[in-house]
Amino acid sequence: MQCDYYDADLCRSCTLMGQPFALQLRDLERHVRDTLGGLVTESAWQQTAFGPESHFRNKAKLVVGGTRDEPTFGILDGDQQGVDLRRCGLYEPGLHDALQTLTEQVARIGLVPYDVPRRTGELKHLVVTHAPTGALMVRFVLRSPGQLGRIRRALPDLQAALPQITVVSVNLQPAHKAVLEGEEEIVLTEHETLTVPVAGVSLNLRPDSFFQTNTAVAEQLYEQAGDWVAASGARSLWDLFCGVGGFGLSVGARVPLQVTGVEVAPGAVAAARQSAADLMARNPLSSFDFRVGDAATTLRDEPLPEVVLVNPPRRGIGPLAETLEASGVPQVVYSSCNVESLARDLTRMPTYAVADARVFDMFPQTRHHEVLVRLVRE
Ligand SMILES: C[S@@+](CC[C@H](N)C(=O)[O-])C[C@H]1O[C@@H](n2cnc3c(N)ncnc32)[C@H](O)[C@@H]1O
Repeated sequence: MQCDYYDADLCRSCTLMGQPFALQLRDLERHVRDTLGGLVTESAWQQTAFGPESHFRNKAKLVVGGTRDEPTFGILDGDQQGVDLRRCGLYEPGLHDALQTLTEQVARIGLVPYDVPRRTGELKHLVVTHAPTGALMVRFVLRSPGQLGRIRRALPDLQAALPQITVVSVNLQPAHKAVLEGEEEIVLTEHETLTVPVAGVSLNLRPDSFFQTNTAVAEQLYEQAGDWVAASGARSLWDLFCGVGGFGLSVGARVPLQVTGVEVAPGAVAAARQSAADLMARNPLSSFDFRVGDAATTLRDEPLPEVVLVNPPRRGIGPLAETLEASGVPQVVYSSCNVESLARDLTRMPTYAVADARVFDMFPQTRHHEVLVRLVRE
C-alpha cells in the first residue's frame, strides 16, 4: 500500500506502510509464534487469516482541528495543530467516499473546532462507523451542549446530502484530556443503532459500542470460533467480555446453545439483547442471556458451561485465568488482541493445552493483531 500522508510525513500511524503485505503477514506470524513459544505446538497453528491490505477500516475517528472556516479532520501534530487525513486509504470504500461529503457538510454547520493549547472551541472529534450495507452512524464529540441546537437544525441537510446516515449522536466530553469520548451521549435520530450484518447475524451497534475494526476479518474470526464451538458438540457457552455479542450470537445462530454473555458496558449489553431478540424472532435455535457484569468474577457462583469464550481488552483476562484454571470448564476459546498478555494468561492456566491457534491480521500496515486459540483441559 502507498500512502501520500505517510510519504509527506504527515501521519506515521501505519508503522509498516510501504512494506509488501506478504512480508507483513510473515513477520506478524513469526512475532506471534515466537511470543507464544512452547505454549503452542507447531501442528496447532492454522493458516493466518487476512482481508484486504487497504480500505478495511469500518470506523473513522477523526480529531477536528483548524478553524471554523477551514476545519481539519484527522489527527493533531506534535504542536497540537490539526492535520487533515480525511482521504486515509485505510477506510472502507463506502466510508472513504462518504467522508468527503460528510466533512464538507459538517464544515458548513459552522462549529468551532476545539483548540487544545488554547482550550477554546467546541467540536473535538467526528466519529463515523460504516456498515457493510452502506449505512452510517455519525457521532459528534463536543466540549459542551451549547452547539447542540445548531447540529439539530443541520440534520435535515446532513441526511439529504447523505441519505445512508441512519444514526446521529452527540457525545459530550468536557474534560481537557486526550480521551475520545465522555459519559453523556445524546442520540438525535429516530434510530439509535446501526445494524451490521456479520457472520450470519445482525449486530446492533450504539454510538458508544466497541466493534471489531475490520468487518471482513471479524467475520472470519467469528466463523472460526463458531467452527470450534460447533465441532465440540457443546450445548452451553459463556461469552465473556462479549461487547455487542458478536461471538455468542454468531455461534448461537449456527448450533443450538445456551449462551450467556457478560460485559461491563450497559449500552453494549442492551445492544446484544436487541440483536438476540431479532435473531430469536427469525431463528429460535438457541437461547441468549446477556448480562451487565464483571467477567473476572462472574464465573465463580454459576453452573459451569461446556465452553468459555473470552475476548478481553489488551490487558488480558486478569484473575479470571486462575478462576478458569481452578474450574472444571473443559474448553476455553480465547480471542486476544495482545499476544504478550495472552502468553502471560496461558502460563497461569497450565492444565489447559492449546489445541488450535490462528492469527488474524485485523490491522494491516501495523503490528497490531488478533490471535484466537482453543484450549482443552488436559
Ligand atoms: C475486545 S472487546 C470485545 C468485544 C466483543 N467480544 C466483540 O467481539 O465485539 C473487550 C470488551 O470487554 C469489555 N470489558 C472490559 N473489562 C471488562 C470486565 N471486567 N468485565 C466485562 N467486560 C469487560 C469492554 O467493554 C469491551 O466491550
